[in-house]
Amino acid sequence: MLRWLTAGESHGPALVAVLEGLPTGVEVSADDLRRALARRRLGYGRGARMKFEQDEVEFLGGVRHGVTLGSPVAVRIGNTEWPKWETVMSPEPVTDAAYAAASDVGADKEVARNKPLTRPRPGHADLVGMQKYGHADARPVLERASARETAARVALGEVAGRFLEQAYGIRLVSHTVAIGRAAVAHGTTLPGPDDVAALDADPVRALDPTGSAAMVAEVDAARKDGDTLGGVVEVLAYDLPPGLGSHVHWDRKLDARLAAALMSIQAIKGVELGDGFETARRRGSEAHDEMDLVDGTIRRRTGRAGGTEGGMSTGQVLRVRAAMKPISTVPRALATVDVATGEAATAIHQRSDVCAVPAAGVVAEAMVALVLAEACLEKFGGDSVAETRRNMKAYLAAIPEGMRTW
Ligand SMILES: Cc1cc2nc3c(=O)[nH]c(=O)nc-3n(C[C@H](O)[C@H](O)[C@H](O)COP(=O)(O)O)c2cc1C
Ligand SMILES: C=C(O[C@@H]1CC(C(=O)O)=C[C@@H](OP(=O)(O)O)[C@H]1O)C(=O)O
Repeated sequence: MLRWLTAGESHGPALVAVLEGLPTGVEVSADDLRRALARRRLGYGRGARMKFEQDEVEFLGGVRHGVTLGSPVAVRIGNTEWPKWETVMSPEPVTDAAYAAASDVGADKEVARNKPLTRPRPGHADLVGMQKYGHADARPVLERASARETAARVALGEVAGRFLEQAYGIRLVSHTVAIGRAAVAHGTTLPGPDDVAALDADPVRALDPTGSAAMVAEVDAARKDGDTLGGVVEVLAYDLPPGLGSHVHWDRKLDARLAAALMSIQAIKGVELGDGFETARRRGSEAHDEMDLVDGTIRRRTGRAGGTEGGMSTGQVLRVRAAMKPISTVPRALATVDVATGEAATAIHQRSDVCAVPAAGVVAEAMVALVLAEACLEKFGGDSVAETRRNMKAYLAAIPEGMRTW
């Protein structure tokens, strides 16, 4: 069983993450993680913090000389902003005088770090978190709700991705499909795993130059108007074996597990497999992936279902999309209530991203990698990369020839 957990606040000393259940023999280094984390900071529309934040990453356990040991993999990602937050976010008690002195307002801030945040942002976790946990200040809520936490997910997702590739030859890629109303052209060729560098070099992580330029213009227009944007990202996984997940129970279905994992990402409000909602508008004769026997192999004519049938991978390209809502820290501040005074107010606005859709694609890729790694280990087991690979090969070899899709 693969399990994982993250901890840490956005402006705390560090994020930590633990991945347990990974076999021995996965080659992975802190540099691999650094590169993955750098990809998450990319994307046109990100805010000031991404320019100066350095992800200080190190393994604390589970890896020796660049290879996993089979023990829990533990990662620490230091927040380089910590010195500015040492008092306000101190794990140790601080004196009132020290707290009052920590009032430095950075050039990019309109709210002093030590001031209680009492004007909850519509769309963020502020108000409900205060109600639920009994806080008079939104700080303890937003610190953990913040998508800073996704850095920890990306670090673990990179480890999972290395495992998938080395054990089974599975490779992933993610890209941006739309930002606001701008989108890549319908029918644009799907990116493959060899396109990752080209995608990362594009300001919004798209391969279609016209669509990319339109998305950049959309971000510029929103920024000019003091507004924010969401969009749609897509993750593709290549060379999956058939049969990951299961049709037998709701929590074993691969599509359900992917949807939950993607929906758990901050600001993701919709998930679709393959053609998803578009499929609902089609007739059955145009909705499914018809099969032919070609040279002894069953081939599906299309990939409309996105690579799952009955909650199991079909062995085709897995294709899943996630819809991100616009950032809720809107510069043209939204109406709210100051819960300290009971008066009408405008919502907290500190520095913020205008659009984080390209980064969300990298996070979505990490989440898909973690779900697939878990599903592969559930199906094939094994305590080393060599053993689990052997198990997968034996499973594939046992599928009768007339039933093979490869
Ligand atoms: C990569 C990424 C960056 C984000 N950056 C911001 C941001 O700068 N400001 C903000 O208000 N929300 C940002 N969000 C979204 C919030 O974290 C999210 O809306 C909030 O935690 C409430 O959760 P919910 O939208 O899922 O309900 C970001 C989300 C992601 C995935
Ligand atoms: C720090 C990250 O994203 C943050 C996510 C976020 C939010 O509310 O989700 C708010 C912003 O944080 P801050 O208020 O400190 O500028 C983003 O920068 C990150 O992605 O590493």
